[in-house]
Amino acid sequence: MRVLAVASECYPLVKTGGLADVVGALPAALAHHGVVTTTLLPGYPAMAQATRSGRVVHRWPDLLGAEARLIETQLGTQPLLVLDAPELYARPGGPYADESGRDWPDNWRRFAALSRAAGELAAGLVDGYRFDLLHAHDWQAGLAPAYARALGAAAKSVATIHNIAFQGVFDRGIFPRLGLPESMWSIDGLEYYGQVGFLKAGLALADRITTVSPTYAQEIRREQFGMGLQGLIATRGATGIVNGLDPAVWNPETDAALPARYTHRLLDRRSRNRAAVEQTFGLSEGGPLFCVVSRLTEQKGMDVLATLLDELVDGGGRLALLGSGDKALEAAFLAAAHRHPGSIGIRIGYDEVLSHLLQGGADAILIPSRFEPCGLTQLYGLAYGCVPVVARTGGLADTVIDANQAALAAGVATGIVHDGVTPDALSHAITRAMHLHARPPVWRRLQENGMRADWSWDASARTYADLFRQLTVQP
Ligand SMILES: Nc1ncnc2c1ncn2[C@@H]1O[C@H](COP(=O)(O)OP(=O)(O)O[C@H]2O[C@H](CO)[C@@H](O)[C@H](O)[C@H]2O)[C@@H](O)[C@H]1O
Repeated sequence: MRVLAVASECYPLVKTGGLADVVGALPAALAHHGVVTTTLLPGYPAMAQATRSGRVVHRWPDLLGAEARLIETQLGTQPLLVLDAPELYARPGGPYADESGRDWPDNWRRFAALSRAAGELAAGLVDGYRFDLLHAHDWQAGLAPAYARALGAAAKSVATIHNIAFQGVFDRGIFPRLGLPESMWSIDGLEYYGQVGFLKAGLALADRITTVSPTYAQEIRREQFGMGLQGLIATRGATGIVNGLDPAVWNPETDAALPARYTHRLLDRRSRNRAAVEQTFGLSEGGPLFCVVSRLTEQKGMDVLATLLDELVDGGGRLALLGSGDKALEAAFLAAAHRHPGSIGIRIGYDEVLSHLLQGGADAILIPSRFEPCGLTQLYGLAYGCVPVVARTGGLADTVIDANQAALAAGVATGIVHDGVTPDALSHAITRAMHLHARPPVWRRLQENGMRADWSWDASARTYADLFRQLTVQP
């Protein structure tokens, strides 16, 4: 089975969040289940090195108005296609925004072009390429199923939602410039409350919708989580397949970012990593060390955490936070660090190596998300013995077993789960974590349980492969 995956990010080439981790890891896992995945990505400057050794396999003189080339190369052992269109992608800044964080005004064209290229590939219009299935990730690839359909592709399509909050909604004036049939300007196509919805289009036109956990698949059927798309999801249904982690990247036994590597049998070694975290974040030795690795946004409940920092320190806790995002939240965390030198350390920014060190050295990771399609940092926490303290939502609810009396008695607990993202609920969860941490055998059991579980992609890759086969099997 040959799958074309289309996405705007892929670890390790370009990453702003969890989407990249999934797009980077899933192909190798799928390969064990008979699926060969070719990944199509935009030719950002970060791709230059990857494409240098590649070869040009196709040219478009006019792809949504831009000159473009398709470059075939490899990412590790997996086939990679890069859409090289300097006018669209060769810019400083990030994949979606300029250096000051402003979204590129032509994002609609940048990702429509990516989707158009994917549609042509899926339709067999690029010599030498045949695919059985098109896998479109998030809104940036949302138009791929639309183009595939418009071009009469035989390949089936799957649209995967990593976060329904980001939908790629643009002015209706762009519709005629997309080169799609007039009939797609409808409620069953791209039209979304009078505008053009890229994610909406993918969800309406793909053969199947998936999202990244079973609980989120249910949640987005409801108004509270569906962000306007709940009706469509409730009608078409979405299959929830929980994310995994890439053991080549996230394994405490082999992780080069850690001063001390360890297993669940050698947990004492974590103290060297904790010392490195303390040094990096300017923390004194002390009580339980909480960490955060996150975008600083309301989705992630960071505004609620920001109100509890004095309390956390007064209760004997410490915090090392790595993240960036909302400027007011960044300022609130920095101010707390200023008030509590030695107990709160903040790194504003994005730092892959430091994110590994925090998982390998902190005692617990706080993830009080208001919604969380799957979440990866709790999986990394589980695998690294960094006990997750999470809100009961989406994939967090599906992957962490709360240390309630029953779970502790049965010896199966892996973390702390709180209901609701309020100061009271989070404060109570932090207090529970501190109490459990004060009982070393109980805490160690939490760590060991998380580390012993299998968080690899294998089971989920099998589920994707089965779903792909169901779709492509000839009646
Ligand atoms: N400042 C920083 N420095 C270094 N690394 C940082 C960082 N901030 C975040 N990260 C990393 O970025 C990734 C974040 O992934 P998540 O899955 O937790 O959330 P995200 O909202 O980005 O993803 C969306 O897509 C994924 C993939 O499906 C879903 O799991 C999730 O629920 C959904 O919101 C992790 O690898 C984390 O370590």
